Amino acid sequence: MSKTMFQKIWESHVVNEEEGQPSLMYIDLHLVHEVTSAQAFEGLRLAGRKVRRPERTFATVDHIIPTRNPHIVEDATALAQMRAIERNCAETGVTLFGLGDPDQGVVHVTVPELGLTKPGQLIVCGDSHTSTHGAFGSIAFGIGTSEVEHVLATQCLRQAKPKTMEVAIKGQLPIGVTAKDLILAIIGKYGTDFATGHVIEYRGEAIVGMTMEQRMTVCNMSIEAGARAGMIAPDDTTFEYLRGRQYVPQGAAFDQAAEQWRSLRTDEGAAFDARIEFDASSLVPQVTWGTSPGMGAPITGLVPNPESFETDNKRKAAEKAIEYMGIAPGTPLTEISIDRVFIGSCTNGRIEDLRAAASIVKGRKVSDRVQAMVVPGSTKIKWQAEREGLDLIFTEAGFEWRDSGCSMCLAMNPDFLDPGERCASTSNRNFEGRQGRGGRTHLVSPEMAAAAAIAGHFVDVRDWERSELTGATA
Ligand SMILES: CC(C)[C@H](C(=O)O)[C@@H](O)C(=O)O
Ligand code: SF4
Repeated sequence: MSKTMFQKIWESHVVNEEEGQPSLMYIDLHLVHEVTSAQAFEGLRLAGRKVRRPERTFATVDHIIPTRNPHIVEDATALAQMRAIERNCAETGVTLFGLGDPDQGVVHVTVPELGLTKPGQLIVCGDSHTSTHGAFGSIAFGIGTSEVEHVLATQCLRQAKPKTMEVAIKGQLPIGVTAKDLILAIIGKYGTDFATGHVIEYRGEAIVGMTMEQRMTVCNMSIEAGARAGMIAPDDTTFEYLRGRQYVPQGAAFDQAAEQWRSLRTDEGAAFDARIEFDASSLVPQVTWGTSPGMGAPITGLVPNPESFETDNKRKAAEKAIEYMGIAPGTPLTEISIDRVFIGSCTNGRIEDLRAAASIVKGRKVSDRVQAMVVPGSTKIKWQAEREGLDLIFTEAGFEWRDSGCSMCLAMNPDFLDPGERCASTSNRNFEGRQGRGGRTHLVSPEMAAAAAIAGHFVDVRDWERSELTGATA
């Protein structure tokens, strides 16, 4: 029988199944961060249990840390969370990519870079954007703290089997249009709940043509469509990205693994529970105008009139969002001025994102009205960018160049917006207060954020000239 990639991976991880019950699943890789793990470790300690497979568990600090050097954690709660994860990992033998470690970074950035994320795996983390790892052809989803405790104790998890959905992308992305624009536009068109209860498999030319960084951007935001996870079939692009990384098999063993990974792809004729189609070929760079990732429009468009929505609920939601955002219906998006720019996060804080932003910034200056910062997604990305001279491009233009962390993606650390401040952000959520109480977030691609930093308002980056960056690739 033909099977989807999801089915193949799911079935190979079932430990036990009983009629009408969630399946008991084996977890290959358990990722842990400081915000959602303390109680789980405490639960283990109280029950006198050990971490079942410390060698399959990896921890990071990313959410609460300051991105200015020296990293002085002043907030008492943050400090307690950091000390807790340090102690918990030291006591249980779990590897921690802590502050100052070369492998430190946002969990969904540094872990794939290390080669820990591999095709065919079942990966969990107490974090919703775990869906990012599905870009490698793995099933990867977020879990709650009590589940974190369960996985720590048993390396297994009870899970109801999700449904499958094919998101078929037709055509290629036009020049100047990015993976971020694609996923924002899909969520804009189909809503923030179209994939609820489903695991998405993204397919089609545009997806096959993407780099791993771009695929991770797409899968990262699956959760904003309500999906349990997002996946992309592993192919040569995946294998070339992984080859030689620290935690993958080396030499001939890698080629053998790659052959096996290749067989994970969805078989011809396999059935999905649901399917949507999206045409990428006429896509335009996107900007969100509201307080959900689905409230977006092409940069050539206007802030919508709430009256234009079909249902009462949508009209009310748009009204409320527009009021919070402090913008008037009918305003061209290019006339919205900004105060802050944040380039970073597990959506768009990777080396290619920084290169893309730098190609817009090079030789230009950040607008006087804007405070802009670049926060690499991992320490290694920071170093790589510095080897390529990207840091100088940014700092000469007036950007701040920070250390890696979640930073202004969410206001859990010293980087946040003041009330009323408006930010062009490359992150994934624009909820009320997400970047600080009263802060206003517009989600965009790294290129669009960079151009907005220079102009002081949103602009259509397709009109801008890019410089050729000739960074080393080592
Ligand atoms: C803090 C954490 C639990 C949260 C998540 O689950 O996604 C955060 O990473 C986020 O992006 O909102
Ligand atoms: S960068 Fe943002 S979305 Fe990603 S894990 Fe951190 S807080 Fe969550």
